Amino acid sequence: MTNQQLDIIRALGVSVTFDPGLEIERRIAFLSDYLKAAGGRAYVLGISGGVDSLTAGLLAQAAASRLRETGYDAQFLAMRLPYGRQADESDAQNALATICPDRTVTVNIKSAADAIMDELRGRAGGFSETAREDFHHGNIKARQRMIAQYALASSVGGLVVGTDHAAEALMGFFTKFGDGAADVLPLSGLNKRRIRTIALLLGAPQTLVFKTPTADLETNAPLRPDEDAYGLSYEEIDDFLEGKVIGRSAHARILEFYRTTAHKRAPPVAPENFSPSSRGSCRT
Ligand SMILES: Nc1ncnc2c1ncn2[C@@H]1O[C@H](COP(=O)(O)OP(=O)(O)OC[C@H]2O[C@@H]([n+]3cccc(C(=O)O)c3)[C@H](O)[C@@H]2O)[C@@H](O)[C@H]1O
Ligand SMILES: Nc1ncnc2c1ncn2[C@@H]1O[C@H](COP(=O)(O)OP(=O)(O)OP(=O)(O)O)[C@@H](O)[C@H]1O
Ligand SMILES: [Mg+2]
Repeated sequence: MTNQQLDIIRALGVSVTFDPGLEIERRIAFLSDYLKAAGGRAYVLGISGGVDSLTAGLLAQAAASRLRETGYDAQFLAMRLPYGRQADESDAQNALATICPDRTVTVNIKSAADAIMDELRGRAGGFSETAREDFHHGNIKARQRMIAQYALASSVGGLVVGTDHAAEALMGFFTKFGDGAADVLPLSGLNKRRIRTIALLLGAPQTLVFKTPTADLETNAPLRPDEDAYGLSYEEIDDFLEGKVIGRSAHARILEFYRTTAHKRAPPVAPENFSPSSRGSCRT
């Protein structure tokens, strides 16, 4: 393992050892302790049909149920946030059936996401010509989902649960202030492999646990695997995070993603936290 790899593993909070049972207990306790400390009454989380939101949802539902057993009024509110008709809707329904949320709220984000896109096309010169229009639209969808989750959370005295974890944080693979925004992060420090282990232990079905991860943001490439976008496999990313030696080009590629997405893991830059010697990058 290189020194740089070790520094990153530490910065992302990935533990050397992993006991799935203990991790589940620690994360449920974190969610319930924090909700009580904050005086909150609910957890709010979008359920996509992927393993991250399934696992975070199972942890949040367990935390809400446990709090109620102690006499504290808490609920888990799942949100379905499809953009029109979702290609893997049956997986999302299967995830909901696995979690059994206290309540499920469905909001179709298509009209809101398309309305912003249309306004931008009409008013921002050059926006419609860009070859990356579908990509920008994807980030708008992610941010639209977060608008819906925060609106619901504020109406019920709830906290928004995020699904960021070490593998996505490493790659900067989230929309800044979209799915990257949240109040609590119960999957923090886990790689994909460990999330899957936890999900299985919580009783999730194999079909959902081992489903191909997808951001599913681009209209022209539905269910595009994350691994296509990375040019790397989750096996390589997970091995890197567990301190294992991986192929040289995969190692270099991960370091490049980590470097160029540093701004996404940091608070907004201000005069107090900027030094001209620190190398910024406008690439992501
Ligand atoms: N050096 C710098 N210092 C401070 N800020 C900087 C910056 N460089 C760019 N920025 C800002 O950051 C913006 C780019 O970041 P951002 O808006 O996030 O956009 P970006 O990183 O370009 O795109 C998001 C990526 O995350 C993926 N994603 C999104 C959502 C969910 C999932 C998933 O797995 O489910 C994956 C998505 O497929 C895409 O590849 C720039 O437009 C600029 O405003
Ligand atoms: N269609 C959707 N409906 C509700 N929430 C969504 C939807 N798409 C994305 N989200 C939210 O955005 C988060 C980020 O998506 P991401 O793809 O990283 O996670 P996932 O779908 O749960 O798992 P995987 O990465 O394995 O696909 C999800 O965990 C979920 O909370
Ligand atoms: Mg997904």
